[in-house]
Order: sequence, then C-alpha cells, then structure tokens
Amino acid sequence: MERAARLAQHFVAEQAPAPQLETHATSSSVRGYNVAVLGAAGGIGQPLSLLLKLSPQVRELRLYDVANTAGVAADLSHIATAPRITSHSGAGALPDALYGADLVVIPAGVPRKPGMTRDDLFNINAGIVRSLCEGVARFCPSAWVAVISNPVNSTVPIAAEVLRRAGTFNPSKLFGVTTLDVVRANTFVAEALGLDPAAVNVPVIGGHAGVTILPVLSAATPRLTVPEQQARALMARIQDAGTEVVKAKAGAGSATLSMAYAAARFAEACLRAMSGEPGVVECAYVASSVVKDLPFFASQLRLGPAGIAEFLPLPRLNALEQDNFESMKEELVSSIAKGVGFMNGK
Ligand SMILES: NC(=O)C1=CN([C@@H]2O[C@H](COP(=O)(O)OP(=O)(O)OC[C@H]3O[C@@H](n4cnc5c(N)ncnc54)[C@H](O)[C@@H]3O)[C@@H](O)[C@H]2O)C=CC1
Ligand SMILES: O=C([O-])CC(=O)C(=O)O
Repeated sequence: MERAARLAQHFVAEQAPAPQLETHATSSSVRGYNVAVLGAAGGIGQPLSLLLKLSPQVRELRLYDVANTAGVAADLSHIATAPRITSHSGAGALPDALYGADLVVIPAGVPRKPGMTRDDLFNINAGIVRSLCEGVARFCPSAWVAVISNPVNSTVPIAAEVLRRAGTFNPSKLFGVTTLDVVRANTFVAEALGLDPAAVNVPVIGGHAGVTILPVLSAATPRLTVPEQQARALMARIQDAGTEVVKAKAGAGSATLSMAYAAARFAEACLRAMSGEPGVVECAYVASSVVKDLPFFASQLRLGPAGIAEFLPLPRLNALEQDNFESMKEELVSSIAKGVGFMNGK
C-alpha cells in the first residue's frame, strides 16, 4: 500500500498519532517546521516555494499540486539551504503532503484575466478550497492555514465552514492572506515620502477586493502628511493594484512574484510566532468580532505560539477612511454570505 494511503488509513482507523515528523520546535530547540504549499507548481506556488526554501524556519517543504511538482521539487532541491523538499502530485498525494504539516499555505486556484473581478473566480476556486481544506481537517487538523486563493473574502469563510463541520476549526489558526495589500501600501507610501519601503508600515483592514481593501493611511508610520487629493489617489491605487497587474499581464494571469514575496513574509511571521518569538504583528483576514456584523475581517493581529494572540484595536479612521469603511460593509457581508451559502448548497 502507498505510504500516503497507509498514513490516511492509520489516521482514520486508529485516531492515534502516526509516526509523526518532529515538529512544534520550541524557541530553545529550533528544528524548523513542516510547511505544505498547495498549488506549488503555479505562478505563485513556484516563487513562494523558492522563498520558503531560503527560510531558516522551514524544516521540510512539501510541494503539492494536481500535477507537475516533480520538476519544481527537483529544481529547488539543488539549492544549498537546509529545508528538505518533497514532491506530491495528484489528489492521491494530498495526505502525504499534509501529514504532520505545521503550516499549510494555499495558492491553488485560477487567477483573473483582464475584465474579471476576483468574485468571478468563485465558481472554480470555491470547490478547490473546500476540497483542500477537507484534507487539512483530516490529515493535519492542528496546522495553521493561510488561504491565498481568491476571492479571499469568500474562500476563507468556506475554509472555516469546512473545518467547523469536521470539528477541527480553530479560528486562531485560519488566515486569509492580505499581506500583499500591506506590501503595496508600504511601497506606494514610501514612494510618496521618498523613503525606503522597509521603513514604512501601513495597516490595511477590511478584506481583499476593491473597496473592501482599506489602507489606513492616517495610521501610517512614519506619519504621512499629504493633501486629501493625494491620499485619495494613493488609496485608489492600493485598492486597484491587483487589477493594475492583471491589465499589465494582459491575459497571462495576476500578481505572482509580489504575491510570493508577500506570502513568504506572512508564512515567515507565522513560523516565528509559532516558535515563541514575541511581538509578531501582521494584518490578515480572519474570523473576527472586531466589527459588528462582519464575522470575517482583516485587521492587525499579534501572533503567538497558538495562533492569533490578540486583535489589535482598529486604528482611528479619518473622514475619508470612515467613508470607505461604511461603503465596504455591504460587499463584505455579501461575500461572506456567498461562501457560507456555497457550503449550504446554495
Ligand atoms: N490573496 C492575494 O493577495 C492574492 C491571491 N491570488 C490568487 O491566488 C490564486 C493562484 O494564482 P496563480 O498562482 O497566479 O495561479 P496559477 O494558475 O498560476 O497557479 C495555480 C495552481 O493551482 C493549481 N491547482 C488547481 N487546482 C488545484 C487543486 N485542486 N489542488 C492543488 N492545486 C491546484 C494549478 O495546477 C496551478 O498550478 C488565484 O486564485 C489568484 O487569484 C493572486 C494574487 C494575490
Ligand atoms: O488581483 C488579483 O486577481 C490577484 C490579487 O488578489 C491581487 O493581486 O491582489
């Protein structure tokens, strides 16, 4: 019997810990973590896997996709860094990719073409995220899960519902990756201020589509003092930045390289928090009670060894941001309801 099938059978039949890889290192004995990338042969998956191969936090990097992971894995495995690379192609290989994973990053799914919204991807990507999360619930129920697949505003509620139904949902460990919005905001604000982007931090709250992306420019550090018209233009550029890339790629997909950078930054933050490093703060789209009537919301989170350790208070919004905040609510409510409706067969 295949190792994956044996592991799966063992897990289901006996509910006992299988020969698990050594994980959950403590800060005093860091051995690294097992990270699975689902969709690893894709436009984001490949450069993301490259960046994770460079991470000192990673012990084993499992590359899973419906096909074509063998070549990516062979290629990456020649890089002279510590993480061990494994290849898992096809649905039958999912259990092996997930078993003992500490962090699962999901960039699986179709990207936009010009003229499409992220929501236009729902019909295909909803089912992909559902089936992958069913695997997570079964084979690595304690893992942290970072969902990249769009529309994030709906795929994260789907992931939550899958895990909840399986009895394994831990809201502190499920994240929609919105780091690219923060990365873009930092870059564009740094350009405006003539600074190194590494010295800039802009919290971005809400969700990950159009008006739901709310960069809180008034809370940027260092302080951004620009005329309102320039602030409006910056906000619009950050909100439309995904579309800017989709248009420039002219049918060849959406952001992959900047997204890989952003996802690697987020994954690295998760692994540092897991290992007990204090003061790890990132924005992400999570199950939340920070805003009434929005059960999923992106805001600044302090991460700890067990996932979300604290929801930081929302920054104070100026009039322009408050306006945007009010106009995002309806869209976010309906995107969340669409995800939940999908799980209810609607
Ligand atoms: N959260 C964010 O900020 C961003 C999200 N995205 C989203 O990320 C997703 C992936 O984008 P790209 O990598 O550019 O697309 P891509 O098409 O280049 O790669 C997607 C990969 O997913 C794989 N895949 C499809 N179904 C799968 C399944 N059931 N199991 C495992 N793998 C499967 C494909 O074989 C392919 O290799 C898209 O939905 C895109 O909209 C893209 C950029 C930013
Ligand atoms: O725009 C897209 O379709 C991909 C994405 O989410 C982004 O680049 O922010």
